Amino acid sequence: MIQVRNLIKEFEGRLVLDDITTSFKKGAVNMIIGKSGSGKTVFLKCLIGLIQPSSGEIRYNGRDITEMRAREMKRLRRDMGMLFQGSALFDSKTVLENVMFPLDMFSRMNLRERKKRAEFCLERVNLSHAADLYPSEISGGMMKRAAIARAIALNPRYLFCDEPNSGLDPKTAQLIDELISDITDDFGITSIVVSHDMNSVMNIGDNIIFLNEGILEWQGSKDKIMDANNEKLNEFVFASELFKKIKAADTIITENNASGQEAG
Ligand SMILES: Nc1ncnc2c1ncn2[C@@H]1O[C@H](COP(=O)(O)OP(=O)(O)OP(=O)(O)O)[C@@H](O)[C@H]1O
Repeated sequence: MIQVRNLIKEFEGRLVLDDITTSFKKGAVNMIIGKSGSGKTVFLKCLIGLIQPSSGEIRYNGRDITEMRAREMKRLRRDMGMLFQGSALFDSKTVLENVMFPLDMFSRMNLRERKKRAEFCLERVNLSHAADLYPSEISGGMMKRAAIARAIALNPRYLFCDEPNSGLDPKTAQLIDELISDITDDFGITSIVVSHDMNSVMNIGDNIIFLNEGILEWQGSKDKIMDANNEKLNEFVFASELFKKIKAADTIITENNASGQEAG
């Protein structure tokens, strides 16, 4: 369980996260959404301990990471799978070697066990056939899948993803979204995904946290997002062309229903 209380982050006196209090849903896809510059990545980096907050608490099962000693933080990091923008695979390693890397670094498994675990993770993301290829020999979508396999290699409790489908075509983006959602369910992981893509939100978002200029403006499920009574959230949602069309279609249906009822 991750709980955040009164989180504030300032850079040289500039407030970037403004008193955020929230919690993330266990075993679900939690999405942090908002416009560019709203503080999503800074929030994510605070959650994984890469940025020290100015004040506030970030508790993992009751333990505040801002108070953890190096050894406890190291242990927690082993429970965190991370998927950053651009996949960040090692060019000089094959896909299999990339997935084995965290196991080589942090597990006590022998070589045969590490290879077996990496092969299992590659199979889970449907990439067994590319095990011996190098990143330069595979597509962007395959690189993301390899990065997901690597992120789950150590069997993490938490999966953090920053814009996991940026730079992908819509169909591949959807596949990556679905993979994150399936892995979250299959392995009981708590996923935290930063995104500004409304399609992703409606595809896989179980719990949605909307940031605007560093303020947590709204939190709820995707079923509530279209009808949310929050001006900033509405502006964000309906800035997307697709959602403008959905709203227009909804209005027509509602008006038709209303005039039908009046006529009847
Ligand atoms: N290390 C830093 N020093 C100073 N300011 C920073 C630093 N990191 C981020 N910021 C500022 O914090 C604000 C929020 O940045 P952040 O990257 O979290 O936004 P974002 O919502 O993730 O945007 P995007 O969707 O474009 O990635 C921005 O104004 C950014 O310039």
